[in-house]
Amino acid sequence: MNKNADIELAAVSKAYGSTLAVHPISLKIPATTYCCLLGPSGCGKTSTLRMIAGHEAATSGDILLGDANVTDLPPARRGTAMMFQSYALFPHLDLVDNVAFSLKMKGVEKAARRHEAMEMLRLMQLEPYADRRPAQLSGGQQQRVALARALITKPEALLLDEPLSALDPFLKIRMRAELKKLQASLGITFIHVTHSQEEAMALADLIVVMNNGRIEQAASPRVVFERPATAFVARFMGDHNVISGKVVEASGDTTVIEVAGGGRFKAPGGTKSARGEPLDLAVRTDRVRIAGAEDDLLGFNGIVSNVEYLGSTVNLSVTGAGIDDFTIVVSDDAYFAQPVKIGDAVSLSWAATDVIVLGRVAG
Ligand SMILES: Nc1ncnc2c1ncn2[C@@H]1O[C@H](COP(=O)(O)OP(=O)(O)OP(=O)(O)O)[C@@H](O)[C@H]1O
Repeated sequence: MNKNADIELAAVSKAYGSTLAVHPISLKIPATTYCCLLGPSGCGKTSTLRMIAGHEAATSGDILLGDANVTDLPPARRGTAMMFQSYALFPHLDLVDNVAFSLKMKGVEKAARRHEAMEMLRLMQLEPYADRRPAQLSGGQQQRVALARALITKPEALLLDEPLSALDPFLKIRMRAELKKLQASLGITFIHVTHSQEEAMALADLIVVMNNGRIEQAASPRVVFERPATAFVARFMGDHNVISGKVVEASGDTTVIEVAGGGRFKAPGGTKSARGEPLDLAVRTDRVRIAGAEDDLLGFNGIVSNVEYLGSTVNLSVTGAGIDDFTIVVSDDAYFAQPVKIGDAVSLSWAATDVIVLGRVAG
């Protein structure tokens, strides 16, 4: 594989019997990117990762690493290495032999492979434990052994399947920072499967949000959060209210949708949606204010259905015409300056520029 090669999926799909786990997806991951494949259980992210690794054959499409078409190459000849969720360490081998294992398979002689394994253990700050077995290590240390074992082949891309899921919450955050540092210092592509939006936001240069075997959006964390492409992305990333309705007015500069309960919501014009078509809008929970109806603001009137005090912020749930559970996050200062309680009538408003018009994924 070429040094610092881009990875490209061209209409890659995966079927298990009659189940289409991954619809034809196309994606370009530029060299040296930290990419997170993000989505709920069963959305096809592990299948996608395993196809890139070569542990699963693609049903159709091509996988390119740089100029090379690797679709039919075995895992060891792709220039990628995979770190498994369970770490898959050999319990009866010490750390040096665990890390040196792939070099042994390649026929590298013992002294040379042990030397390289020690180098990798040093990189992972595991040198003092070199003659221990995996069971004599903490979860975080086992993970670093698994990383060392994957990196000893000097891959151009490291593929990680839920690498942090076995760790407790505190260690998860520490190892997350270590992964990011490691990727930056190695200067290679990482593709990391996770179902945690927080993990993806913290780590990724490129987040690929998957749902039902399709890519809903592939963009930087900031774009995915600030401009979610679809209702699924807005809901999955959290901190957004999604309002679904039918277009009742579609003039040049304004679009109005009506939700099932009769409430009407305004969106900027130019949405390309015609009257009668379904349309989803999103508004961030922290962009909504409790206010009187000001002219340039949009919003609705509702009843407070829940108040959650969370310390620095307060979450309010509001129910309105056809809107069951609209969430507002206000700072504690703002809340206590103008407190509300369950059952109060409130008028909610937000700026027109804070309305995000959501698209739909074909299929
Ligand atoms: N070997 C298999 N045989 C049959 N179906 C499979 C197989 N592996 C995965 N699937 C199905 O393909 C779909 C996608 O699975 P995949 O493991 O890629 O999803 P995922 O997003 O990684 O989920 P998770 O987070 O639970 O691991 C699921 O519906 C799953 O049941």
